[in-house]
Amino acid sequence: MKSRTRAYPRNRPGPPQGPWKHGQVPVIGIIGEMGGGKSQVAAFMAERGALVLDADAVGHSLLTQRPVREQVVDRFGTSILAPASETDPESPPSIDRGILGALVFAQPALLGDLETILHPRMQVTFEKAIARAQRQGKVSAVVLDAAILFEAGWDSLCDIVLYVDAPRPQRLARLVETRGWTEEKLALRERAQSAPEEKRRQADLVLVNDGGLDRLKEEVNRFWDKKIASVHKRGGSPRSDRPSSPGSGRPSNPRSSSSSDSGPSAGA
Ligand SMILES: CC(C)(COP(=O)(O)OP(=O)(O)OC[C@H]1O[C@@H](n2cnc3c(N)ncnc32)[C@H](O)[C@@H]1O)[C@@H](O)C(=O)NCCC(=O)NCCS
Ligand SMILES: Nc1ncnc2c1ncn2[C@@H]1O[C@H](COP(=O)(O)OP(=O)(O)OP(=O)(O)O)[C@@H](O)[C@H]1O
Repeated sequence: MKSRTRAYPRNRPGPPQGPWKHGQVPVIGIIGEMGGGKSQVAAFMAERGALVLDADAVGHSLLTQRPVREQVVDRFGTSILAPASETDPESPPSIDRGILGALVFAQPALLGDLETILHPRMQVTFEKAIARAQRQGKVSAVVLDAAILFEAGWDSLCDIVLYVDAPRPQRLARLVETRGWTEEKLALRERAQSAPEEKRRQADLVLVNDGGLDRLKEEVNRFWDKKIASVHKRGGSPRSDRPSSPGSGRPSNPRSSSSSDSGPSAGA
């Protein structure tokens, strides 16, 4: 008699084939404080063949797209809209992220409302990009650059999470120089994230970025050779023990954590 059940029906994919959670291509989460160098680390990983998913950019892009833009305007009102475009008066006004940011970072409940609209869609974008990367097999890794990886539960998508660490004065100086930020702007956003020591503790590895770019690149390459390239070469299993359920690594109360740089760090 034929069995009525089959572990994996023909039209559904079977379990991932390969040494990593999703298959042949590892997913590396990058966290750290603002201005710490996450995007720079991701850029060095791109030089090693990684596809970079920039969570900030994915969120920004969604804000320009119709269903999300309308939902956000419905929730926060038309005062978050930029003046209509002079070059194309027909195009609908866009969301002014500066205005929206000032609003939501000053009021945690409002930030929560914005996240409720954006985060599920951001996660779908990440999942699709990861699945495509596994299917096509053209990249050496997928890098998820997301400051709030744990707070949002996206750590469940990752095989390894790397914390990029840099002293606060150095981070502030970089942000002032490259983005024209003020101390106040940084502090306001820091309050919306879990404390540095908590994020450091949750990460698998800490990469210290307190020197120049050459040194940072060396650190990234050392990490890569040891943790990523070696697995590809030997076709082995890194046996990630990172849990798979979304939100599993979520800190107890991310929104109420204080933020100051402290605690020990370990090299990658
Ligand atoms: C509030 C918004 C419109 C402000 O845009 P703006 O261009 O001024 O800032 P930007 O997006 O570049 O963010 C700067 C930094 O703030 C921090 N930050 C952004 N969103 C959040 C958040 N929800 N919680 C805590 N910190 C955040 C990140 O470290 C980020 O790098 C924008 O940040 C946003 O839509 N945030 C919600 C989506 C989200 O959670 N993105 C973060 C992905 S890591
Ligand atoms: N070691 C370094 N030496 C010199 N400049 C650096 C170094 N690390 C990072 N930077 C520069 O500092 C700026 C901030 O770094 P980066 O954008 O990578 O930070 P981030 O952690 O991604 O910040 P955010 O979360 O706010 O996006 C960038 O212009 C980057 O090139």
